[in-house]
Amino acid sequence: MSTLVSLLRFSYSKTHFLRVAFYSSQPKQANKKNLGKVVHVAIIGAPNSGKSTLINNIVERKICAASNKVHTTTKMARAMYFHNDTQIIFLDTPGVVTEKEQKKYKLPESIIGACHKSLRCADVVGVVHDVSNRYTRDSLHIDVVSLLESVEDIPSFLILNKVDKLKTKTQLLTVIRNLTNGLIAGNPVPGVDPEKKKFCRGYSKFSDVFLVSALKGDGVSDIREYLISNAKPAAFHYSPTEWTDQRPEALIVEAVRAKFLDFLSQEIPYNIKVDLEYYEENEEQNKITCFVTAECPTERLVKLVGGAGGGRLQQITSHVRADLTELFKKPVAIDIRLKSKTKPE
Ligand SMILES: Nc1nc2c(ncn2[C@@H]2O[C@H](COP(=O)(O)OP(=O)(O)OP(=O)(O)O)[C@@H](O)[C@H]2O)c(=O)[nH]1
Repeated sequence: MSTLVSLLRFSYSKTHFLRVAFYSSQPKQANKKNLGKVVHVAIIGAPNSGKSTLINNIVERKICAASNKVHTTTKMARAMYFHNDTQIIFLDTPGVVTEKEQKKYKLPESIIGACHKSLRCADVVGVVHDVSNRYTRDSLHIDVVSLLESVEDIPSFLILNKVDKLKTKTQLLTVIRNLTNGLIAGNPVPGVDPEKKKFCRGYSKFSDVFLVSALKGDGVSDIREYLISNAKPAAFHYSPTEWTDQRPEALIVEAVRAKFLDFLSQEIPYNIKVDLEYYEENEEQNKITCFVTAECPTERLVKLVGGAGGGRLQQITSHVRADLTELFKKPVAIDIRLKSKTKPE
């Protein structure tokens, strides 16, 4: 795989612009004297393409909630990675959706605008594209292309993800040709396909293409090295001990939501409201204790979500506990209780 990756990469010749980062809120412990190299990377792409999984793999910590269902990420979150004097600040974003889709599927409003917000903060944009889906692998989502066109001065690179799911790698050259409008591996192909309203062919200004499996980690170190080499001298925006801008309370809620999405079918998990009722970090004992409630629309769903004898809830809780222990690097005692929005039927 690594040979294929290096063969298919081509060198980046344009100048990287260092943009002044715009933040809606100030970083907690910005250390203006601490000079190093910094790069802000917005990661965008279609829902479920593997954006959060990729960031987690690069930063070596499960900061961004990921699941097997679409729209696990509903707002922008930062994940930081330090290497010697370099700070990479990832901006994880929800999968691109149109306003119509947001309303139709009753998605949080934060989904709309999160990508634009991330692009305002970015020095470079990484587009994650799922090559395992044969219906969409040859075209970029038209909203992704619109976003890229709205910030043409920011360099962008293409990440072809889930290559582990392909039986043969031969079709990858065609995919690359199509997604880069023939810039790489072939003759130019027409830009927009007017017949397909949602998808267009590709984008011709990608500076690099990476082939990765975010899940298995194949090719991921190439992206890390590429970003480190593109960081520019600047004061650190976060101290080396900070690995996200998210509060622990929010990380816990997102981790629980993600596991409900993984374990439950169809629409059920999207209708569960997760709330953190209690949170305590005991520094002496180096331990976190928390209590979460998950409100289901009906009593019938409480039973269904809990599973026979509460077995499924126990399974979900133990997976959440393992993820949070890995995330915070300390033991996490968590209790999840189900409750119903309506009275028992
Ligand atoms: N086989 C395989 N699965 C992957 C890979 N990367 C991600 N996945 C899976 O794809 C699913 C979606 O991954 P996420 O990281 O949540 O995707 P996302 O783009 O952040 O999703 P949204 O929240 O909808 O924007 C999860 O089940 C991942 O395990 C990969 O390289 N190979």
